[in-house]
Amino acid sequence: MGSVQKEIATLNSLAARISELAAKMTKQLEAENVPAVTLEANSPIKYERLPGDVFMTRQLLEDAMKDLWILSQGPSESVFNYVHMAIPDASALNILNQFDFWNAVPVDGSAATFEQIAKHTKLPVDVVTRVLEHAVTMRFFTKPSPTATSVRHTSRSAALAKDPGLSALVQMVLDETGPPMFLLPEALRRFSMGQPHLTRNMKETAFKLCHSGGAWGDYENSWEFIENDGEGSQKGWRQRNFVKFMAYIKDLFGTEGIVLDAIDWQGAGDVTVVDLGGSAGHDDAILAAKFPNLKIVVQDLPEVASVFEKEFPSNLRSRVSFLTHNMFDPQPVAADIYMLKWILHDWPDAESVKILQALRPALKPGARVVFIDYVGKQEATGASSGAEEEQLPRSIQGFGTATDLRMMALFNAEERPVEAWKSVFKRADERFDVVRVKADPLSFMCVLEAVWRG
Ligand SMILES: C[S@@+](CC[C@H](N)C(=O)[O-])C[C@H]1O[C@@H](n2cnc3c(N)ncnc32)[C@H](O)[C@@H]1O
Repeated sequence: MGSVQKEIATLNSLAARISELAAKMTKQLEAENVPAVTLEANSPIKYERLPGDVFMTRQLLEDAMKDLWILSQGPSESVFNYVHMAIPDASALNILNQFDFWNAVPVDGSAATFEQIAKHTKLPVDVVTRVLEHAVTMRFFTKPSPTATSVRHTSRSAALAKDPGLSALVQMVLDETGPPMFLLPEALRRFSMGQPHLTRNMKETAFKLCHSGGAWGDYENSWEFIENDGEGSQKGWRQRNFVKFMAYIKDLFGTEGIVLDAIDWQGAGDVTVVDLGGSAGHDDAILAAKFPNLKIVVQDLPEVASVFEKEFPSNLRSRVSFLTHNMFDPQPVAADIYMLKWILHDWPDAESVKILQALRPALKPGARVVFIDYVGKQEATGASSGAEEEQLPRSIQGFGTATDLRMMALFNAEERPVEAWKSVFKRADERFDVVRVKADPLSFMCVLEAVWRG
């Protein structure tokens, strides 16, 4: 946990703290044999395995660096510089990513000319030049000299060339959630200003405002958008990208352990599991490989089916199948266990309740719902509350609050504390007995198990 800083921070005190934290992190990485990264193209693309204590040092370092940044510029200019750069930075990255500048440049560290990159990206040379001129200021690519008309990879741009999952994340976060987030102030002005609470109506989301005709199409919610955007064989390209994004997130957040330990899968015996909204089954491949007693049905929207068919490991197909199913429709599979991972946090309470209620036609007494999701700020009582959470580095808190605002823009939903999740189950049906809840304030994840009393 970070120590509460009482003295008034100065340029020098922050620089000293950064120096101290950088030395500590270097030592910790060495002790854990984690290879160092550099800014060069041949650097490892990430720190492999960052143990909890090293992660915490890194986040404290980030907090201190951000404070130093503010003090180095002064309060006013730090604001000006932020707003001046934030959107062009995001836009440049979105262009680099969507037009695949990453693979236009060799990852071996050699250069590609602007002409060559224009050919690869199908963009005019003048556009390529201007985007790259900005990109190099962000350490995406580097120019051999200020007047050069070629670039080489840096470690940052090379990471995107080497890791399609990272590129899928950039696509999702910038291109699918960026435009609605920009319309959040307008949505709040129209639908929530003067009200006691944020509207929970999904027709009044920033997403809906953004997608009510025009360039961004007319869609009810972001799932409908990512399923249907695109013409002909391009239709569903955003959903196929989303599948990659989810698989990447699983690795990034190391959620494999959370799924494997969510319940005693082995002790459950020979059971059928439905993974509701299970994407293309990345969690199920891991579960099925580890637990031969499980038969799993992955359910998701139509555009996910082809990804499952193409990519799901063939050796597990006898026990894992895919069923196209809209989770608002009555559940067709009478399973022993239903897993909902990262599903309900995408919906306001009313829709979350409907999703749980749609399970009822298939539920037999004793059937279990294993719910794995984010938890927002904890209630200010109990062990993992208040004082302890206050001390988390701001950069960790910001991760959660950023997701929360994204949920606001897309769904008029929010990151909810454990108690709110419990009450969603109760509201769905009294016969859901919540028998176990485990929340981890560091990972923002919670596992809740409910048993259907029948
Ligand atoms: C945040 S992802 C979670 C994926 C997976 N459970 C995981 O944890 O990685 C939400 C999933 O819900 C699916 N989804 C959204 N609306 C749905 C609906 N109406 N019916 C079925 N699946 C839906 C999406 O396609 C997406 O795969």
